[in-house]
Amino acid sequence: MAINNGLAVAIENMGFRYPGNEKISYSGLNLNITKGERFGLFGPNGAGKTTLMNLMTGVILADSGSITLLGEQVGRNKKANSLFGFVPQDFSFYYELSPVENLEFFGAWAGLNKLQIQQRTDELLQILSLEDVRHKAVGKFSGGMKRRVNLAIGVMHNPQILFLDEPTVGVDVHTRHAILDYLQTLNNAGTTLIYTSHQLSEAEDLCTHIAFVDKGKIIAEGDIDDVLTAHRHETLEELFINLTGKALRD
Ligand SMILES: Nc1ncnc2c1ncn2[C@@H]1O[C@H](COP(=O)(O)OP(=O)(O)OP(=O)(O)O)[C@@H](O)[C@H]1O
Repeated sequence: MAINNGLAVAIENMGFRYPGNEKISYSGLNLNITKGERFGLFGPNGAGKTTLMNLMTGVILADSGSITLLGEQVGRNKKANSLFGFVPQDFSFYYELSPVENLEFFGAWAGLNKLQIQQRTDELLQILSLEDVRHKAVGKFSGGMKRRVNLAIGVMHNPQILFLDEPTVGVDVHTRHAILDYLQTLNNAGTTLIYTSHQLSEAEDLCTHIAFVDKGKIIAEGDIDDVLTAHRHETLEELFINLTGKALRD
């Protein structure tokens, strides 16, 4: 039974290691994300952000400890899977299909009926300015249009929690604004956002709460203004350099 403690995500004493890879290992990790937050996860290349997101969404399973979404244990749990949407860094759609066909496929996979799929498709294509290309193969789209299709798939079933792994990478200013405006609208309607990005000035505008990860550890965490004040920095970029140094990581 789900525990209603106001938390969208609760990670308790979590341990994880890729077999044969010593570079990244999480051990005894604790992290709480409260419902309604716009939460940003930051760190250098290879710090373990995508790994942590994959653990939070049950794409990979922790070796020990517990991860719950709105009180539901992640992993092989249909209830937990219905609570969240995931917009991965790598495009998750079928290139040869149109936006309509992709949304039909992923909507059905998420358990929506035909009418719900049709209504939600029309709504999302309009919000994300994809109506004119609704029947064209996605593989021929610009980078910005592909990112918007990727986002539409992640929110098709109106999830309560939305995970986004670098949702604005490689897009122009117009698409960046369209995506961020839509994320803000979703959050205003109650969706908890959990996002990674290397665009720290963008994150300053979007996020209410942040965590920095490095080498499998959370090295700073909390309300964005409180974290900046505590570390005596004005920007996330200054804080990032201060916490993680200047050496290249990859
Ligand atoms: N499936 C896997 N098997 C083994 N090692 C992996 C696997 N996926 C990632 N890693 C390793 O885990 C470490 C963390 O990778 P991860 O992708 O989580 O970092 P990241 O913080 O998201 O990086 P980036 O900012 O570059 O996207 C890296 O050393 C990576 O090579």
